[in-house]
Amino acid sequence: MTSYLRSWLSSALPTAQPEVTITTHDSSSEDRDDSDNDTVKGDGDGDDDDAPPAFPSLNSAQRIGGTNLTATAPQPQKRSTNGGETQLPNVLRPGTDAKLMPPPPVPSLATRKPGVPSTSSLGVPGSGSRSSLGVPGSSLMPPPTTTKAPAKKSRKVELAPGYGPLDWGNLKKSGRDLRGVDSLMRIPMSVLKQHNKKDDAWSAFNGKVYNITHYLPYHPGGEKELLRVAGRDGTKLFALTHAWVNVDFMLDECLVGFLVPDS
Ligand code: HEM
Repeated sequence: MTSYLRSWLSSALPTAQPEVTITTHDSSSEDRDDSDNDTVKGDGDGDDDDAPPAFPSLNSAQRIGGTNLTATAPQPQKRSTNGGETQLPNVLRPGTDAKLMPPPPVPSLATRKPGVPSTSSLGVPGSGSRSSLGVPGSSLMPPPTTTKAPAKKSRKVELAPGYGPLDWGNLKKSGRDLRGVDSLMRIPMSVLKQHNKKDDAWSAFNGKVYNITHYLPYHPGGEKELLRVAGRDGTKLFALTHAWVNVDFMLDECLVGFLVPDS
């Protein structure tokens, strides 16, 4: 056997490889020394040929952290000499890790109801008290505002292609004359009333008079709604529908003057 392996190895390794040492064993010796890791085994009938590399590696931080370097090295093939007890890393040995945190208790999922947390197993503050936040059910439930349908249906209209909010912004920036007047004017109500047509619509909001003609097809509420205030003071109607809309910003390029009392 030994001579066969020696001839096989010498043919498999044609060039001289001085670092490889071929060791031979006395076939009668049952006492094999497996700790000789620095040489390639030549006896072929050993079990260590397929042994995995040491993990964690010998000089790694994991091993250095352990108390006994040799004891924590996993050597799965090696039998222990102390009474046949398998040598385990410290963390796996029973009784040695009293300082480790015990595993968390398994919550009894069977008794859980959807949306109702089990007392405090989730660690959510206030989850044990159902009315702690004044929300019926629990603090984990979505607020009722998101579970109910909106009270009012949107009255927004579908705008024609090319008439979206960005298009209006682009038109304002284009430099095109959207006012139709040369300079800002003092406008009495009698004058405002004359601009009440679709192709010539003025409207007053908070004392400022705007030419809304060009904005009509861009209005998300529709042309018809906006035309209701043509030739009128639209302040009240505007506030009733969408007080959050910034009319001064939206129509800044359409300002024609300021509403003044009739003389
Ligand atoms: C010229 C001034 C006005 C501007 C700049 C303007 C602008 C807007 C904007 C930006 C929206 C969309 C609001 C949103 O997305 O939340 C909107 C919606 C709407 N506007 Fe106006 N608006 C004006 C005047 C008016 C007036 C005077 C009326 C009523 C007569 C009106 C009726 C509506 C309606 C009904 C909607 C749909 C609201 C909804 O249900 O979502 N708007 N408007």
